[in-house]
Amino acid sequence: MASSRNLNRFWEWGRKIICVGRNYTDHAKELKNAVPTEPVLFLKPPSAYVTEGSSIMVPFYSHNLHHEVELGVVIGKGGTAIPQNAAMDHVAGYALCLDMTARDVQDECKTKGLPWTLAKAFNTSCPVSEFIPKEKIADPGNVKVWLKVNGQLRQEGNTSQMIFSIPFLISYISEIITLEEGDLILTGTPKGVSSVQVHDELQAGIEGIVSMKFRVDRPQ
Ligand SMILES: O=C([O-])CC(=O)C(=O)O
Ligand SMILES: [Mg+2]
Repeated sequence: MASSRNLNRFWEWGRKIICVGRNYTDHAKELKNAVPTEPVLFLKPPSAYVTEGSSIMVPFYSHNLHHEVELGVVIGKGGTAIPQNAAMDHVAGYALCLDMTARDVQDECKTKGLPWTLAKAFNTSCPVSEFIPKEKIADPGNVKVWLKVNGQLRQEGNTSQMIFSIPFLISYISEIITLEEGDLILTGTPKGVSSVQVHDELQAGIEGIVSMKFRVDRPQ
C-alpha cells in the first residue's frame, strides 16, 4: 500500500532509532570488548537526529566525543518476528549515519553497570545523510564506508566485515521490538573511532553513493 508520507525525510517521522553495537570484530577489539555472540542493542530517540547544515553539539558533560560511521537501514514496511528470508522486503532504503558517542561517559556507565543513554542518546547524537533509495545500493552487505576529520582519514571499513548481516539483524530485532515504517537501524561501526573537537569538520561517505559534512560545536 502506498504511504501518505514520504520516507525521503524519514527523520521527521519521529520513529525509533535502533543501534547495533560491536558488529565489527576490529572495532570490538580496539575498545577491548569481547566479540559478541548475539547483537548488542541500544536506542536513540528521534530528537537525536541532525541533518546537514546543522552542527553536532558536544554534550556539556562530556570531554571525549567520538565519531562512529555506520550504514543505516531505513524500514519501509513494519513487522514483528520478520523471517530472515523476507527481511529485505521490509527495507525502503539506507542512510549514512554517525553514532556520536560520549566515550568518557560510556566508559563510566560500563564501569558502574549503568545504561548508555547519556553516552549515546543526547541531542544531535545521530547525524544522517540524505535518504538513499534501496535500488541505489545493490548489495548493502558489501559497501565501503569512510570518515575523515578535518580532511584526515580516520575510519574506513566494508559492511562485508559485519558480524551479523542486515537480514539477520532485521529478523533478530523485530522479534523483540516491532519494526515500523520510518524506523532506522544503525548497523555498527568499523575500527578507527576517535575524538572530535569543537570546530572540527567531519566528512563521511559511502563510496560511490553519498557523502556528507558536519561541523562540531558546543552549546553556549
Ligand atoms: O559504542 C560502541 O563501541 C558500540 C557501538 O555503538 C558500535 O560498535 O557501533
Ligand atoms: Mg555505534
